[in-house]
Amino acid sequence: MAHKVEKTFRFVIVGGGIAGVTCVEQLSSQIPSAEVALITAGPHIKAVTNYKQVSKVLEEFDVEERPSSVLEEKFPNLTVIHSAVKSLHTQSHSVETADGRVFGYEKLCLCSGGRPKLLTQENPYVLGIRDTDSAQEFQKRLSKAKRIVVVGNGGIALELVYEVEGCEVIWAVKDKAIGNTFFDAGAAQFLIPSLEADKPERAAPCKRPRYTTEEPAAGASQTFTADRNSRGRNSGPTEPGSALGPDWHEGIALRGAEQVSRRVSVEYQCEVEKIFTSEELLDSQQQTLRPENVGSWPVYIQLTNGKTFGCDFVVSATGVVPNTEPFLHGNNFARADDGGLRVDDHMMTSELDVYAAGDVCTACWEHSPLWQQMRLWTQARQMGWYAGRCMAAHVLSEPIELDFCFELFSHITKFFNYKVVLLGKFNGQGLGPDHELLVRCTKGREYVKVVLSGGRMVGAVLIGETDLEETFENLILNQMDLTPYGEELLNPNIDIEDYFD
Ligand SMILES: Cc1cc2nc3c(=O)[nH]c(=O)nc-3n(C[C@H](O)[C@H](O)[C@H](O)COP(=O)(O)OP(=O)(O)OC[C@H]3O[C@@H](n4cnc5c(N)ncnc54)[C@H](O)[C@@H]3O)c2cc1C
Ligand SMILES: NC(=O)C1=CN([C@@H]2O[C@H](COP(=O)(O)OP(=O)(O)OC[C@H]3O[C@@H](n4cnc5c(N)ncnc54)[C@H](OP(=O)(O)O)[C@@H]3O)[C@@H](O)[C@H]2O)C=CC1
Repeated sequence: MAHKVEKTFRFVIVGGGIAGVTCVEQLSSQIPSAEVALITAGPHIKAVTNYKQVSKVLEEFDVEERPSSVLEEKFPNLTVIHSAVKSLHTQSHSVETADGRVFGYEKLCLCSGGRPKLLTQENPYVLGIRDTDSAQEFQKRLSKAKRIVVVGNGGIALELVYEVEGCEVIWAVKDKAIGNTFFDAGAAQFLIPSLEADKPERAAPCKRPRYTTEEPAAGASQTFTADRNSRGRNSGPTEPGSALGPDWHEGIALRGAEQVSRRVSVEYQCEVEKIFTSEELLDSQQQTLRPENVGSWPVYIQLTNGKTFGCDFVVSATGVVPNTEPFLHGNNFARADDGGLRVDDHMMTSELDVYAAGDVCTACWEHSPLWQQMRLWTQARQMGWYAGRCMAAHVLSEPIELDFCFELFSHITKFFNYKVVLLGKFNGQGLGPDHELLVRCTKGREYVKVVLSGGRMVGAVLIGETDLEETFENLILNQMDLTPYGEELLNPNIDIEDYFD
């Protein structure tokens, strides 16, 4: 390594997203005397606000982007370094940043998040959405667009197709139903009419009005223009910021160039065959297009169902890959099949004194039968918090056990303006044919699905204001035999809370 170690910290955390910041907070409160460094590529850090423990495992919170000075003021022993980590040297316990500085560590936690797994790299007509910059780019391009194609069937696609207005949306999904990462076909059927109906007026005002392309007010201390410049100087222009999260679209107008409100057509069971520019299309003389269509759009997408659509651009909402390249080269990290850094039940990677948390890692301990990893905000917070506790316990030589939050999967979110709660094996994940489903559905109001295995509740999907989450969480956690109750379990005329008191 060319440079000299500038300073050695007891704890170094890489990444100012929710996992990294929560880890820093945990370490700094547990061992206030320890010197901690947070090294992050993005200009802002993410902070959890309005945290609410809804029940034993369900939690809700808002997320805000903040200047890092807020964190440094709170924790005097914390130093925030705004530069990307360029290389890691596990042998010498040091990291080198893009601006050429070298820092030593006693214990390191990698929280570098993920980046969009795009359909194709380097195609200017294929966009991914991950951080503030990519959301702004999307908004800018959308404002001039008449038609876009959204590919993917997970969280981002579900949000976009509902939110985008003033632009025709073609939604290409691999599956027979929408929202495969969160729902089964029954829930999809419940949700589909919302795509055709007008959107209800938003009740709540925007909580995080930051995603704007307007020039900042004079004298504003944190602005995107200034941030972008400083990021270019310190970290290189391609370094990712933290992932967006709950309600990211509430602060930006997702409006296209047309007068129409929402217009979405779903193309089921298809993938992308090819993406062409207009010129490439004319050259290849594609037979599948009507001749008058050729040349009228900047880009064309051919699907495996034989259809080709012209559009202004394609959104690749096709998942994330853990952010490990290229700065982890030259080390021997064990990786999981999804590319994540394998971590054990103490959030430790295969490299000595290196921990990982959030989207960058893959939980490789033996999971509780009711938990699975999903790359979500809540899990980033829980993992960051637990990694901090493990790092502190290890330096203090204290024992520590896997936290209770990893006992039961839980997620609260909103899709198509409905509250959505997912618990346990909500889609019967890994249960094989040996499970039973109970469903209650009232069109336009609620969809309740319970997954039973051996007569015990192992998962649930609750859409709408069902008020069942706490009771179901208890029933899942206590694994009571529900066979005697049969379908009565979902009888709307029974107050289930009283039933199990
Ligand atoms: C559009 C969108 C909507 C979402 N909506 C929801 C939702 O409603 N609910 C939900 O639960 N989840 C949601 N998610 C997922 C959620 O945002 C992520 O799971 C979570 O933010 C991951 O947190 P993290 O801290 O692991 O990573 P990130 O937030 O990605 O943070 C990674 C950090 O590492 C930094 N970094 C990267 N490389 C380096 C490097 N080499 N050196 C230094 N720093 C580096 C980055 O600048 C960033 O600060 C959404 C994601 C997206 C993209
Ligand atoms: N409200 C919430 O909770 C939200 C959460 N998020 C999170 O943010 C992250 C990014 O979201 P997103 O990008 O939607 O990722 P998701 O993992 O949620 O969904 C990706 C989708 O793309 C599909 N897919 C993958 N590769 C292809 C391909 N080549 N062609 C067509 N389809 C493909 C996947 O299918 P398959 O599963 O079959 O591979 C899946 O349906 C995720 O971790 C997500 O959980 C995002 C927005 C909202």
